[in-house]
Amino acid sequence: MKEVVAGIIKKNNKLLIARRTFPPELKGKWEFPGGKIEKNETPQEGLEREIFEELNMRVYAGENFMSVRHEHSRGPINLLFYWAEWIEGDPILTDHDMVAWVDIDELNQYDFAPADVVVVTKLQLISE
Ligand SMILES: Nc1nc2c([nH]c(=O)n2[C@H]2C[C@H](O)[C@@H](COP(=O)(O)OP(=O)(O)OP(=O)(O)O)O2)c(=O)[nH]1
Repeated sequence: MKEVVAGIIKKNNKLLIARRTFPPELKGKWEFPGGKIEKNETPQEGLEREIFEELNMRVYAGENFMSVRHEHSRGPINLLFYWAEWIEGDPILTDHDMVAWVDIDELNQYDFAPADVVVVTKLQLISE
């Protein structure tokens, strides 16, 4: 099964979210940035690499927050959400068309990818 790692990236109590431009069914949906884990890399290594490739930003990947199995049109994927700490760099957009640093209680104002809705709900529960 395809394994994808996504980062809940923190900087000064704000979290980074990004808006997708592809595929068509996810265009315009917000997500926690990340990407596919390659062979021979840990989820944390994959996350640090993807964030640098996609956003030109350095992060330190920490603990697992939760995992979500999702049926995509192109087959099942396992999404691994990890906490991460921002280290350096302002995001430079390559794959996304917008990013935002938001408070946890603002997350529900954004239209997230279907697989991420449960993650937003859990984040809001733990922050109460
Ligand atoms: N990164 C990320 N992907 C997500 C999230 N929610 C969600 O359904 N996805 C899906 C969308 C894609 O089908 C898949 C991730 O693929 P991707 O396109 O971001 O990964 P990638 O950069 O490695 O892909 P590629 O184009 O290089 O093959 O996971 C999320 O919060 N973050």
